[in-house]
Amino acid sequence: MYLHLYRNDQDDKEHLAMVFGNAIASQSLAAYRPDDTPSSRLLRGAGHQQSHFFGGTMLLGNSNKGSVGENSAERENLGPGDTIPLVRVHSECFTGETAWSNRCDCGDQLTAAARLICQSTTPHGVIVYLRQEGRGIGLENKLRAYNLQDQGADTVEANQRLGFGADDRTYGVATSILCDLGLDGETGIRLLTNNPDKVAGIRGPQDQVKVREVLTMKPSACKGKTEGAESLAPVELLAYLQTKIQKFGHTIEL
Ligand SMILES: Nc1nc2c(ncn2[C@@H]2O[C@H](COP(=O)(O)OP(=O)(O)OP(=O)(O)O)[C@@H](O)[C@H]2O)c(=O)[nH]1
Repeated sequence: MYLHLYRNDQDDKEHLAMVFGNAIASQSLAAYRPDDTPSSRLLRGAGHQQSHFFGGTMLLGNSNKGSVGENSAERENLGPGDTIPLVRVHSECFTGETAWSNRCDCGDQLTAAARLICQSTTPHGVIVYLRQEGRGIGLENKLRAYNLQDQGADTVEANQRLGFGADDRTYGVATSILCDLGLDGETGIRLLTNNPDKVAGIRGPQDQVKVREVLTMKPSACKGKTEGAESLAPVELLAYLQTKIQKFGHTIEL
């Protein structure tokens, strides 16, 4: 895996691209510069052996062909013929990824994305990790929002009570990173997400990034529920997902 660090002129954050496989490379960061030293190159990225622990159990849900609107059957594995790069654009979530919170599926999604990309015989994909903690409101405000959720607000109402939008994220930086990684060609990408706003945002205003297929992700906690039976998923997680379905139009069936 190669890890690229992107600085940008739109926010003061350092966003990351975790590149799997040798076929994808940053055009700007990997390019030779006459004044390059080993340490200056180091600041622009580094390679490492990826962990063998990709034990996430996220399922792929419905597969919606982005450009033609078809649905295909649910499937757990991507076939060997899937040569279009698999992409996850993921927003930072300290609580879900590092502190194992039950209130969201972010940690599960991050691990599952890596596992899914590595499932192919030749891994070919990227996780763009955007520093957009709390849907853009930052960790401190997200913790305030948690406390409002404990008083009965859903995740959208909590943001709004704090004076923020329901979702303050934009995806221009992600689009630029994908273009820099050479993923703006006709081949396009397959995007792992349940979020229709994210799909539209990543395509960009001129449809720079061609999203050929949208693969939804179902949390492992929601796996194996039989029709009519109660879900075994934590109540907080179900409430979080239901709010995303109802208020953001997320395309996931619980
Ligand atoms: N404000 C707020 N943000 C949250 C809460 N729970 C998780 N988040 C943030 O929500 C964002 C989730 O990001 P993603 O998983 O990339 O995206 P998504 O919009 O859920 O869409 P998917 O691609 O389907 O996962 C992260 O920035 C989390 O930090 C919450 O209770 N309140």
